[in-house]
Amino acid sequence: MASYPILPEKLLLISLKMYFTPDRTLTYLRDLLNPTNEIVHPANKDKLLLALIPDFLTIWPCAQILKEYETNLATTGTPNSAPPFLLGAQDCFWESQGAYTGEVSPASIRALGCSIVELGHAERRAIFNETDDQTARKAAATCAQRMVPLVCIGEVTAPGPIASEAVGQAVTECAVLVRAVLAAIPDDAPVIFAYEPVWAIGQPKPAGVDHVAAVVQGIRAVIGPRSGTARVLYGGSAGPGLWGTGGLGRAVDGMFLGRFAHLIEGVREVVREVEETLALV
Ligand SMILES: O=C(CO)COP(=O)(O)O
Repeated sequence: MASYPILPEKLLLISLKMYFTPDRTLTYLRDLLNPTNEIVHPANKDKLLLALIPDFLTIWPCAQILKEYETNLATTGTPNSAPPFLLGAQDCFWESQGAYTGEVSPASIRALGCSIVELGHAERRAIFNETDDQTARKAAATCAQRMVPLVCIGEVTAPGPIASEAVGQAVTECAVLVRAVLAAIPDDAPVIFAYEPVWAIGQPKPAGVDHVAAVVQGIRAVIGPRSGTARVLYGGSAGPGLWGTGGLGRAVDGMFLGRFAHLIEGVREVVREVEETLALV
């Protein structure tokens, strides 16, 4: 039986949602991997993982590009085989095969080269009425294929004037899906929770650092001890300037990037900010 991917201490994940054409996605991936653009640093692979989550249709050509990149790393003598870059899918079905028109099998996603499956994003919940139970079943199906579920959690209502109440409310809302997912997956399966306050997605600015730090602390307490790795990321208008001094670096295990990663300059800035804090550890 294949083993689960190993998650390093920091993760930067990028979802392209449905923003890019296929051509733009492939150019973007090539640019991320191109050494002259100085974004992916194989030397940091044990500490920082980047992953791209394109739309379903471009997973296969992205996997081909990634294979080429890994072969080049191997032939140029870069030590160790595991790449500092993984591919993910934006959703999956909870069954792996059968009469499920229009759905995408987690087994196929795995076969095409993905290691991560994003689940329960706020947009899927709001537009397609996805439920906690469905997300938990999809997480179990993802783990059965030895991939990592990337489960999106986050409160719907923006914080009111009393900070502690807002934090308590947010943790209570997030805890329902956290518990459902943890009950559905094996204890030793790695899992990523992306804390994405729904009110902070698609906005000009992310949620405040203090709010995120306090909610993430509460989410970690809900997760509690388990044998598999659990990482908690922040997403929701995340971008350059959020990680470093006084920022989120102290509170979360990484970020889940959307629009502010559409230009590779933005990704480069975020990677540099994370690498600077890694150097301090
Ligand atoms: O939903 C997100 C990532 O899944 C965040 O998207 P934006 O950063 O574009 O708000």
